[in-house]
Amino acid sequence: MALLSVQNLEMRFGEKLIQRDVSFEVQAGSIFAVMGGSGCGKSTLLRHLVGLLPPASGAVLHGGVDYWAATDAEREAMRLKFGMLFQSAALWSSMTVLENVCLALARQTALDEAAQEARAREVLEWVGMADAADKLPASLSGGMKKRAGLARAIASEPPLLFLDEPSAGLDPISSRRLDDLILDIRERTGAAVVFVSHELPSLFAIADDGIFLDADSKQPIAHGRPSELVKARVHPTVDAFLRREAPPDPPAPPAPGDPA
Ligand SMILES: Nc1ncnc2c1ncn2[C@@H]1O[C@H](COP(=O)(O)OP(=O)(O)OP(=O)(O)O)[C@@H](O)[C@H]1O
Repeated sequence: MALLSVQNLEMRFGEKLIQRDVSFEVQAGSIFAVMGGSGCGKSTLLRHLVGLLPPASGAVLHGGVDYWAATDAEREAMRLKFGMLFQSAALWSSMTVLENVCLALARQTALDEAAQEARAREVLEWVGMADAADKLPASLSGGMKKRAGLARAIASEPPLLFLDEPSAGLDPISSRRLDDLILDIRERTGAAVVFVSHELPSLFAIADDGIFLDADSKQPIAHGRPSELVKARVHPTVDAFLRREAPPDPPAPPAPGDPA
């Protein structure tokens, strides 16, 4: 059974349709990319998947259980099985990096305080943030914030991680380090990862599978591994995105006097 199954999701804000017919599955241990141009609905899709916003229709199944049809107790149990890194890292600003990770562990595990701290230090070491454990988020660089957010998301070793633009705003070397870290997390914990990204090097380096949401037709127009999609030239918009080419021109309007 798929770890995550998304079935015929329709996403809208009021009357405004964002995407329809969104369906895909994520298997244990795979790295799945959510791609598409700005404003096509990638972050909104993640919010539907992690329980922050109900979709207009369709189903989101975590381990075979429909999240939006589940009881509060079932949802709580499902939430313990995934971690999330938000675009802004969303660290608690008045707490140190270590306290941020410990608080997540207090919420998600039955570890006592000493064990939480030991585990938090271990995870911070793993993401290269051991020296920043006692710092407040405001004093961290963008890349360090992302790594601290990642440490918080993976501390309880959830089988599924959602990462919203993990490498956005990072320089190419920090971005590459973060990609390596994501691969390392998958290797060590076997976690599946669903990530939103505009970064071509990341998409090609780490994604095994993915979906491309089209802002114009408001539906997915490609599904597969980014490196295969770019070879297969599946759709001009996907090609433009993955090759960083100018998007295709819209069809020219008929010139006055042209036959209809
Ligand atoms: N709370 C909201 N109310 C109304 N419209 C919204 C809301 N949040 C997002 N939108 C709209 O929904 C669409 C999708 O937004 P979303 O942030 O999911 O796109 P995205 O693909 O993640 O964009 P980007 O790549 O720029 O981050 C946009 O047109 C956005 O303006």
